[in-house]
Amino acid sequence: MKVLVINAGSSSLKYQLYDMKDESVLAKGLVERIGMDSSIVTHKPAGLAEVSEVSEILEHTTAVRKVLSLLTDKEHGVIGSVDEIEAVGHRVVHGGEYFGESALVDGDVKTKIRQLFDLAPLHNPASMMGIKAAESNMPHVPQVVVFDTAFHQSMPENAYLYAIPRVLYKKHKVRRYGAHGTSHEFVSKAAAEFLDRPIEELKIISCHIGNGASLTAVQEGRSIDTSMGMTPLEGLMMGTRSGDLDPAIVPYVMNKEELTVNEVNSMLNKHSGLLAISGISSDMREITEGMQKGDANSKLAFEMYEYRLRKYIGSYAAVMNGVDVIVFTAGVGENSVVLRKKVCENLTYLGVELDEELNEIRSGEPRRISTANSKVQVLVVPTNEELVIARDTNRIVQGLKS
Ligand SMILES: Nc1ncnc2c1ncn2[C@@H]1O[C@H](COP(=O)(O)OP(=O)(O)O)[C@@H](O)[C@H]1O
Ligand SMILES: CC(=O)OP(=O)(O)O
Ligand SMILES: [Mg+2]
Repeated sequence: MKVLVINAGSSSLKYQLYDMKDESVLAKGLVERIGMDSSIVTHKPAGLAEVSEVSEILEHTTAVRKVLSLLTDKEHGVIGSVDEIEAVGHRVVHGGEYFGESALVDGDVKTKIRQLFDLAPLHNPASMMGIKAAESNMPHVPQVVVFDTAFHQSMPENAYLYAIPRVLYKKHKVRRYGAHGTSHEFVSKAAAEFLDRPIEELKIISCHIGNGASLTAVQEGRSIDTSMGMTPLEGLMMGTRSGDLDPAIVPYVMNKEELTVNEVNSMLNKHSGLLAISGISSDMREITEGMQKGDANSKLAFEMYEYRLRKYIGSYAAVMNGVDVIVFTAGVGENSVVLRKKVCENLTYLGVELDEELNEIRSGEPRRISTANSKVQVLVVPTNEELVIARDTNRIVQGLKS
């Protein structure tokens, strides 16, 4: 079965076409700057050269149409016709308490995803655009949604409740949901496999550090706490998100600066984090470069980012009464040698011993970066959220046939 995986952002759409016979990726790509003057489409068919073009793509339906035309293109295509795509899988960040697992898309599922727009304002509306775009271009193809929050539904009440009036949970479902669960689950399983240990015996701290960033304490293979909260704003300092702050700052700043709810939300989600502190960029590559060139603001941004990450690692070691494995994943976690080094240098009290040479090796495979004597195994495990989405989609759609 061929499965198209779509990860839609507000102005971008990432895609991968899988052949589930052997889980190979036939093609993958990205449509960026949807709705802006000139959109950029990048398409990489397996075994062929990448193609990139600038075109006018005003909304997600057109983006999906463009993807389908590239997938079936005479020169750059990998399938003869769109009919070969038997299912579409979508990443959806917020499933609230509705979804503890992936689901086949129907009217009810769409209504629930819409109800959760407020809880993931940067992500859920974009996913819905992706779903609608796929539906209008492939009306007879079954669609599956895979939720970032699903893996975290195992958290106990003492971890997911906030210490505020209980009525807010009862009336409005105010609680911790977390995110990046697909990734945390994938890398923690891969870590156990790499170590050849049953996951049930391991205490794992999974660090997904990309554009958005979150940590999860994984015990006996289940998420027992995670740093993102009701929305993906809580927890670590991120590219453009503040992460944790004193909640009293919000009304205080709103009052002093005469900001509306939308404005303060936008400030904390889009204009904070690395970007706000460095004044340069939300991208860790540019921050590291700035720091190495002696830019004081980039240095401070890096230090705050690392410091907060380390505080969370310490707190999750406390939550599990120990830690056997620390896993780094996603854009920053997989690539930033210097961030991993700084974090590990300050975790010697836990028994972490970094092997600096192993830390410098670049590879797309799971690997150990701690020494053979390190009490805690530190691993880099490339995440693959798309593969998990393709597997779930395949399983659910195959189930429809039987
Ligand atoms: N070599 C690198 N060194 C440091 N950071 C990197 C490197 N490569 C990528 N990144 C970071 O990874 C981030 C993107 O991570 P990714 O997991 O792809 O995010 P998302 O899926 O949220 O778009 C970028 O913002 C960039 O800061
Ligand atoms: C939930 C979240 O932060 O996702 P991303 O890292 O893709 O922005
Ligand atoms: Mg991501």
